Amino acid sequence: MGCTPSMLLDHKSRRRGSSGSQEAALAKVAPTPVCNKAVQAARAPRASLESDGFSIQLSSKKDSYVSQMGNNFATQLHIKRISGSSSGSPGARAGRRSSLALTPEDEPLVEVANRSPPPAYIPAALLYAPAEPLEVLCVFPERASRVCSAACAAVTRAGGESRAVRSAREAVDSLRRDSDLRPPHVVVVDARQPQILDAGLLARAIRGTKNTQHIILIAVVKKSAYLKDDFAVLPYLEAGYNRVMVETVGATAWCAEMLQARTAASTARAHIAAVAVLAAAADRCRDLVAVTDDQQRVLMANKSWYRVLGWRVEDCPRPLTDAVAGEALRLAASGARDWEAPVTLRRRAPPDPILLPCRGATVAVTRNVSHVVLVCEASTVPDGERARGSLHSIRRGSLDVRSVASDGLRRTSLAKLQGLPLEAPITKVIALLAAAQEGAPPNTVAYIERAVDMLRTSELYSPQMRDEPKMRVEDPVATDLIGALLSQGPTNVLSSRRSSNDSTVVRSQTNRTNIKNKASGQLRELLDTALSWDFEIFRLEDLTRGRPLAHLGLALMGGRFDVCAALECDERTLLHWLTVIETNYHAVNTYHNSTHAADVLQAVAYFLEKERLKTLLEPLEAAAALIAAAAHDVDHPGTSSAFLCNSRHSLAVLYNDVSVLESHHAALTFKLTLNDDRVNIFKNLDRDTYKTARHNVIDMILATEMTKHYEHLAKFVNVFYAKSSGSKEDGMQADEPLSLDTSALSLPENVILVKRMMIKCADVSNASRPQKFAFEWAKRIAEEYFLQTDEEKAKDLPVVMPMFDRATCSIPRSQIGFIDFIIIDMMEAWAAFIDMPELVNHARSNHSRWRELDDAGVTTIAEVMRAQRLHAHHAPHATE
Ligand SMILES: Nc1ncnc2c1ncn2[C@@H]1O[C@@H]2COP(=O)(O)O[C@H]2[C@H]1O
Repeated sequence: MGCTPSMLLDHKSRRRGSSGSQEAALAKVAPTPVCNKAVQAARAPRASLESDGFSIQLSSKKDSYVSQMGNNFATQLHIKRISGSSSGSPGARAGRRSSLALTPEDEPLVEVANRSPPPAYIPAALLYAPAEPLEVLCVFPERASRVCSAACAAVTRAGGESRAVRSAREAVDSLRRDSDLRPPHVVVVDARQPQILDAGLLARAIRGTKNTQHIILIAVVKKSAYLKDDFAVLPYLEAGYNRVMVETVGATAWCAEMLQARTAASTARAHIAAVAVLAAAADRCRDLVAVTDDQQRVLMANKSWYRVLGWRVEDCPRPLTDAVAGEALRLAASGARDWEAPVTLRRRAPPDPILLPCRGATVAVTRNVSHVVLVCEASTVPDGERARGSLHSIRRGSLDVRSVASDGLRRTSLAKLQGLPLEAPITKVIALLAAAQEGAPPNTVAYIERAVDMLRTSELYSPQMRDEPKMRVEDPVATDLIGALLSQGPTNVLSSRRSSNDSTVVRSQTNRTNIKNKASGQLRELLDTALSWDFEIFRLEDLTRGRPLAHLGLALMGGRFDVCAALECDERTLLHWLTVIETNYHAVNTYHNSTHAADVLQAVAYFLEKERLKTLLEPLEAAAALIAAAAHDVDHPGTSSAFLCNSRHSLAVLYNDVSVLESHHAALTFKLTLNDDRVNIFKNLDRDTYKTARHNVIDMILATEMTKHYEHLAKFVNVFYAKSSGSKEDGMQADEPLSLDTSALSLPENVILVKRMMIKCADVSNASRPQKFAFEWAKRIAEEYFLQTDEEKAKDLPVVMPMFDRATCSIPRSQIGFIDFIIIDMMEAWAAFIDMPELVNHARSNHSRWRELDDAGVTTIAEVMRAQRLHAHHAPHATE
């Protein structure tokens, strides 16, 4: 957003510096009428502009000026004065001569007319702040501070709530955490012991934190320090405190202080909200709007301003006297209240300026002018400039240089980047959209603008709840589950159940037996059905005594898919590899064990048999997919990434809380493989082939990360599906039928999307399996979630999914949510792609059964199992 109201609020106190006294600090929360003026000025009667590129005529009700410009712009300029001057402003006397007059004949044209000046206040109706109970944060290093207790007691008496923290860090953390949800109205800081708590530093940190402008900061100081020095309060005010209070435990004093603070905070909040609203209005205005201070430094400019001039908010030089020049500024400086005059605006690049008619107004809340509003009508910007302006700003906008801290540095790196022959696809997309805007009808322009705004964010694939009621996750169990699956962040510990270090290659070697030869008749019979969708995975688990992966892996990878040929390795190495990988799955996990790995392997193998994939993927790619499936959860601790982060597990530390588990699964897969030649299935591959195989395996394992679920799904759907009907009026609906379009498969980068989608669907295919399998998996994952919750409670860690408490959780509801929000869309897209309708059919039929159970009041695992047994008894085929 172009407007930043904080610039307006902070500017004065910054400018006044250390001599600003209490006024300086209070200016931060003082009402600011500037944006009000911006909106007013934007609404002023329209001036007309006729331009042939060299001449501009602007007329208002009674007066007009004509500007004749050569290539160096102003060769001749006629200006008629049209506005009154501020009586209090010494430089704004009527009849003042314009310094822009270029010929003697021009001079008399500058005069003052009497137009009612714009109001220098925020309309009272805008000063609205909803009533809220007082929230106070106390920062007192001493645990049993009596002053702190007195302050907290006063808050309670005033009907509010208080929290106490003991350090500056805790205070800032708490404000950052709560800044959007429950920012306090008042923060009381113990400033009596500077050696323990630097109150000045804390105030600056608080003021630098988002959404804290309205907070009333109170410093509690020692009486002795206060009495010694008449100006003792100044450093506190300059640091950002609003009030300084002498230490007291008196209930009356604190009560009075809290009531005053509450009033001040809600007034400040109302003013800030009003300013923000007006800034938002200016920002959405098509005309170019800028606000300067009385020194002509631009404090704020709206999006249109930046778009035409090519400056982005963060690149825009402040002060901007460089980018703005002309009579308009001189009139502004003179203190004229309301005027029209040309302004020269310098674009960022190319640096040639454009001259536009400008309406201006000054705001003087007290005697002195504090702000100047400049408005140039969008319609007066020549077409070419508008197009150029928008393209420039957009191009620049797509460069990711925001992280560079200093202005100078940022500009240097921008210049460097612009010199490089680089352009991201998103830059091209945004440029194309900008071009499409030109001459488009207004509502199309508005849609494109919305789309471009969305494209500019770096969170393109972060899911956001749609507004439609059907998309709202209203069930708390489903909310818990989906929230935990999709959000990355502090999580998961390698529980005491097992650590990643106790599973080693050595164990796998001691277990080296020729499984193939040992396979019983039953097992062989079962493995013969390994390529059917109702493969009896749990029977395999039983028959192999918890070693399904090695058996199934050998049957599928060694048999049907001949991975050994693709990797040029022998079957023995493959068996060793499968054994080592399987050993490194935790048998104690109820869900994330080697049976899950075998199940995902089986699903991938099943998908690979589909015609579309058979023709699409090379043998090496198929081999990589099977390897990734077998190893994708290796050494899974049975707890989520969030749990590892929350418990500060070494893996979370190693991977910086980002994709912790998936990074570990991928890294460990290669570590185990490369550690031992007898296990190394890649050992005979040449460097490039190994690189390709490794890249494929890693990419597919990382794709199983659920926080990226919507990203992978959206990319797949965007590439392989086209909207088959015209889009709805607002172009934002998602319910139009999609038709498969596989022409994009010719591009290798799109084949990657297919492979990711394949392993993702396999990973959660349990919900699309026949009912008896789906229900067993649901039971297992729920049990694992419950164990995590138990452990979190036992270790006093944040509970990632509080609804997954074995005493209260509804299994049917969790499954309904999982199918609704994760499974159905994905399986529909994948099922159509590989022509496998049963994926969707099973998911839907499982959904109906879960719904029946929910309707019947079934919640716990035991109840589900009981109900299913009865169901199977009465309708033996229904559960298959
Ligand atoms: N039937 C299910 N019900 C709820 N969550 C599931 C189900 N199947 C898979 N999941 C979750 O989806 C996640 C996919 O990635 P993971 O295997 O790491 O962990 C899996 C579980 O957390």
